[in-house]
Amino acid sequence: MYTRYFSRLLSAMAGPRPVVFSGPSGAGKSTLLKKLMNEYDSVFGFSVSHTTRNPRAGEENGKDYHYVTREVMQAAIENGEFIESAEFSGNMYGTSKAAVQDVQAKNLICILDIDMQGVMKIKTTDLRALYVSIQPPSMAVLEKRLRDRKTETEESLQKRLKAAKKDMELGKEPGVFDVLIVNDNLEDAYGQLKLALLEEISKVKKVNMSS
Ligand SMILES: Nc1nc2c(ncn2[C@@H]2O[C@H](COP(=O)(O)OP(=O)(O)O)[C@@H](O)[C@H]2O)c(=O)[nH]1
Ligand SMILES: Nc1ncnc2c1ncn2[C@@H]1O[C@H](COP(=O)(O)OP(=O)(O)O)[C@@H](O)[C@H]1O
Repeated sequence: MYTRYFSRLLSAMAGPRPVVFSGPSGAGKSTLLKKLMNEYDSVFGFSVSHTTRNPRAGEENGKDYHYVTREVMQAAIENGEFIESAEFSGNMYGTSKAAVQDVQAKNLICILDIDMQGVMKIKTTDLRALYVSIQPPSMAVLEKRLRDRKTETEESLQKRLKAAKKDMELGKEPGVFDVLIVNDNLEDAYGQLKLALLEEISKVKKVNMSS
């Protein structure tokens, strides 16, 4: 009984578990995350990554990403400011320590949207994250969604599709992800996502209401 009490106490003290989202580019991670953050804005906080890619129409510096040059990012990594960083489709991406700390300081569930290299790195840290894989119904659907999104050149589209094939295989390996969601119908996928996070959401709501 005491063991259970102390383990609960310890986990409450450590704050809510971060949630790591991964899956092929175009699977619908941003779409699902935006829905989640809109509905539960006092529960979740987004870990704003750094990237060297150019902002897309509608993206905001400091909200979607911190847009930086390769030189600036490299220097910050060498200075020990990042938890993880990776090269994806010709650009650098990375999670700074500050990005996660900013969210955790507000006692919110920290959401990370990162590629498979990032997932493997975060698994070696003490972040105790919950890992959610968002997958498309098929490669054909993924390609259509990426083309319809109209954000990529033919070259970056091909790079994303190549990475997606690898991602989809790795994502299916047992033990990597706690939750796997196939984003076919958006509302169904969102329902599954909320169900998977229900316990963590209610924990945060309870703690934040009593403080
Ligand atoms: N390792 C790592 N991957 C990231 C990070 N931020 C974003 N990514 C991943 O980089 C990939 C490309 O992201 P982005 O350029 O926004 O394109 P999109 O996924 O097609 O919308 C996605 O798989 C993201 O999950 C990060 O901080 N670290
Ligand atoms: N369930 C869905 N059905 C149809 N289109 C979708 C669905 N989910 C996302 N999309 C669309 O597919 C494209 C890729 O989604 P996005 O959220 O940008 O993916 P990711 O963040 O994983 O790269 C977007 O244009 C988005 O509006």
